[in-house]
Amino acid sequence: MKAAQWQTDLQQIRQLRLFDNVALGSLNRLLDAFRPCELEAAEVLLSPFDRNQYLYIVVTGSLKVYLGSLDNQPVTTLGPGDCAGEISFIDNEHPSAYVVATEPSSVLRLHRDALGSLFQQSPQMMHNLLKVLCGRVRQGNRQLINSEQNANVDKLTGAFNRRWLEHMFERERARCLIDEQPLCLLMLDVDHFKDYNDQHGHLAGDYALCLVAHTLRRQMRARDSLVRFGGEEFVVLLPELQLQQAADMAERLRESLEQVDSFYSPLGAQPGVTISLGLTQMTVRDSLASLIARADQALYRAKNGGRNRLCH
Ligand SMILES: Nc1nc2c(ncn2[C@@H]2O[C@H](COP(=O)(O)OP(=O)(O)OP(=O)(O)O)[C@@H](O)[C@H]2O)c(=O)[nH]1
Repeated sequence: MKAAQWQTDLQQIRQLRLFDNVALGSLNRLLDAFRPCELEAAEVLLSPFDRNQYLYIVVTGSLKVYLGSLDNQPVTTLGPGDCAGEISFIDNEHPSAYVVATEPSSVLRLHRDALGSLFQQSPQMMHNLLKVLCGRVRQGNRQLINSEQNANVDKLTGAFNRRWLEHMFERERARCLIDEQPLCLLMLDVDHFKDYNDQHGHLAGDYALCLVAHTLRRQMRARDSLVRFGGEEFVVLLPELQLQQAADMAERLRESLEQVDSFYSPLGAQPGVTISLGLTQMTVRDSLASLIARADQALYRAKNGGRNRLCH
């Protein structure tokens, strides 16, 4: 990073978030404490391995923020007016992220020694800095929520995954037992899927799995949950349905796929698939494992019985 010559343009400076509503009179004094610097493209401004003493404000150019490793996708891009390093600047710990210039950029930097006197001079700037920090906390929370949601969802089909099933089953089980409501579990498996992959290719197989998830979800109630249990196997949790009602629903799911002769995918028209299904109803003594084992036995009977059918 190189020190730069700085032509103070107060109009431009007043656009920066940190100086928002700072009185013009105190702005000149505040700016004395900031040093302009230039960054080259790809220059690392902050790294979790290097202690940071500065608060940076981006004036021109752009910088990307990476969590964990520079090989990860950037979590955000900083542009003119954005701050970098504010957390480590305040708590004097190592930065929590990498910040890298994506193009030649200029920044204003403030050494942490100036922190106390600056805040005395401008409570407004302190207020602005707190707002920047609140923005970071909210961004962190959003990322946490997104990563939690992604951790529960199968990327290919958008169905929930097994991790989610283990978590959700305990809640549904408790709720249904307390409310004295039934809970059914349906296990289903695409028929002859190995042959389908062999004939049409693995990618076509992937699209067929998306078709299955999409078709099933359209038939299900909001409170039912579709889980990709593994490979070409899905589980559906059906709360508040007696076994016969759940069997009617399962039969509708089976028919809805049977009726799809062909569907359109990015590869062009593809033949549909059929499914076999095994259904069981929870008893008070059931765990997820015992319920799945029983549904799996019913599914096995459906496969042996000729496929494209339901057993319970
Ligand atoms: N395209 C694709 N194929 C998958 C995926 N996961 C599992 N498979 C394939 O699914 C096939 C399952 O084959 P099998 O377990 O032999 O069962 P099947 O051919 O469906 O036969 P039945 O279940 O007896 O009707 C295997 O060839 C797996 O490679 C996936 O995500 N995408």
